[in-house]
Amino acid sequence: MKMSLTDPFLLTPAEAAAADRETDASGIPIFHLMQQAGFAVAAEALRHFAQAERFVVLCGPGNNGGDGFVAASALRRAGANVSIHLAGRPEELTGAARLAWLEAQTPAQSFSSYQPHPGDVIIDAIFGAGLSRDVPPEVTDLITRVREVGCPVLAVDLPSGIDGLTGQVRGAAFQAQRTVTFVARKPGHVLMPGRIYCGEISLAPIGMPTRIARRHARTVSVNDPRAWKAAINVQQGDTHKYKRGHLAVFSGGPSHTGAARMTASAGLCAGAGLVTLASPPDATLVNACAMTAVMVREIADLQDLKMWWASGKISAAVIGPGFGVGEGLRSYVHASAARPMVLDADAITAFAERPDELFALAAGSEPRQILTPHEGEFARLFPDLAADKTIGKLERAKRAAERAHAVIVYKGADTVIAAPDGRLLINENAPAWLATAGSGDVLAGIAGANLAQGIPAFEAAAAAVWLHGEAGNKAGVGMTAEDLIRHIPAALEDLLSWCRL
Ligand SMILES: NC(=O)C1=CN([C@@H]2O[C@H](COP(=O)(O)OP(=O)(O)OC[C@H]3O[C@@H](n4cnc5c(N)ncnc54)[C@H](OP(=O)(O)O)[C@@H]3O)[C@@H](O)[C@H]2O)[C@H](O)CC1
Ligand SMILES: [K+]
Repeated sequence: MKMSLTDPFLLTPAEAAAADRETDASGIPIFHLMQQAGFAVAAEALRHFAQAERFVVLCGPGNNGGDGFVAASALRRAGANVSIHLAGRPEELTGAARLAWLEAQTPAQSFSSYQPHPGDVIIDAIFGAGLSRDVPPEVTDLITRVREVGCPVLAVDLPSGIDGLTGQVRGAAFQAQRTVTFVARKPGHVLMPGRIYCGEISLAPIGMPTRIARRHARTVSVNDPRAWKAAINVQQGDTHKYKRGHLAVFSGGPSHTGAARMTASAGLCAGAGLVTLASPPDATLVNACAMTAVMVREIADLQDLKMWWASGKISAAVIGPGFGVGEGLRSYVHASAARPMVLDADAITAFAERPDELFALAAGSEPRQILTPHEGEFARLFPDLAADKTIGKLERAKRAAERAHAVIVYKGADTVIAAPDGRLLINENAPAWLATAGSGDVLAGIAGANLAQGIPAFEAAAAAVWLHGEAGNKAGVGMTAEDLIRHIPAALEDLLSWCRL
């Protein structure tokens, strides 16, 4: 089991800047933090780039550049061949960066004069958390020249050009082999495509008191069990199956039953006490032949459905996988609106023309619904948010959750889980091979099982996303959705280990 014991909290660039200021005010000067940051970069460079014939330190106009000056001095003292190239003129430097420059006592050359050579290792200290717009043309040129020669890049805090809040490329960005960041990662290290541009990330503490850093980390965390394990009921051996809830999964017609069956099987493996596949009459036989532990029940129409809910025997439902888009689906969602429910796939598309109708159903109560859109489905339900290029995935997910009064699982390699009250998590344990046919159906089933067990919607969704990723890692490359389902119990074992910590 891969268990990261580093803090899961992330600092947005604005939060990091506020934490710096508070640390400075508490008597630990920013220049001191900068020195620690620069030393950490130099150590990383010497450790991982022993082959370097020359370290070329590219320094920007702010504190990221300041870290670069400190690193350059430390590398020189270690006997390395170092050259420094600077954006603008040294006299324009201010604050801690100016002090670092004065201490480096070294000539600096311009960006335009740098010609990359094989054997150079680039230390990218141009822009970090303070990047506020697209990189200027001279930096774009530099990035292109370095890429053409193929010099390895060690990024300071973030690869220049990657937005620390959104993970988006602002015009152009260095593709780093490694990135050293400080105190805590930023969302841009975890969100795509920033995560890819960072390469291998290491974290240097640099002497900021953890209590200060934590106090400022208010926006978002990484999705690991520490964020929600308190809401998970660790199963006791004597738990009766009825106490673990009864999950209903709605099947599509006779030629579209596979997806819902996958969802139902995943729900059972993920810990729902009972799972029933609610089947239209013409698909009942197909479903009954294919299922054993999952029960099958005929639900012919809306009346049947209402009576089933009224019986009080169902704890939660999943609707959408393979159901078929149309009025039938919408009427089932209306009839189930007061219940804990996962709306996946077709259930999202069915409301594409009338999203407000869906959002109104959930208004004014504790969030009970989990919506699981991938990129395309998100754009169908929230076209304005998807089209707004001024905001990133975190902000999109947050606004969508507020609007829908529901928990949003905005899927992707960097799935974001958002609650209407503003809570946000970014998932990072999903392997690339998890993006396979049926994978989303499995996720919906796990989330449904969590809801059926009485876990609140946000925690149910976040735990499902994490378990899904964990099961994918265990199933390994080349897995199918069926393999994924088989590995859910082992993922639950991991979760129990976290809960015992
Ligand atoms: N606690 C910590 O983590 C510490 C981190 N440190 C390092 O400090 C940087 C953040 O420093 P900051 O000065 O806030 O920001 P940057 O150096 O990244 O960049 C700001 C300067 O760059 C200019 N800028 C921004 N975007 C562009 C652009 N697209 N084109 C041109 N110029 C740009 C900006 O100019 P403005 O006009 O916008 O003001 C600034 O001049 C962090 O990443 C760490 O590396 C500290 O060393 C200590 C603690
Ligand atoms: K950088």
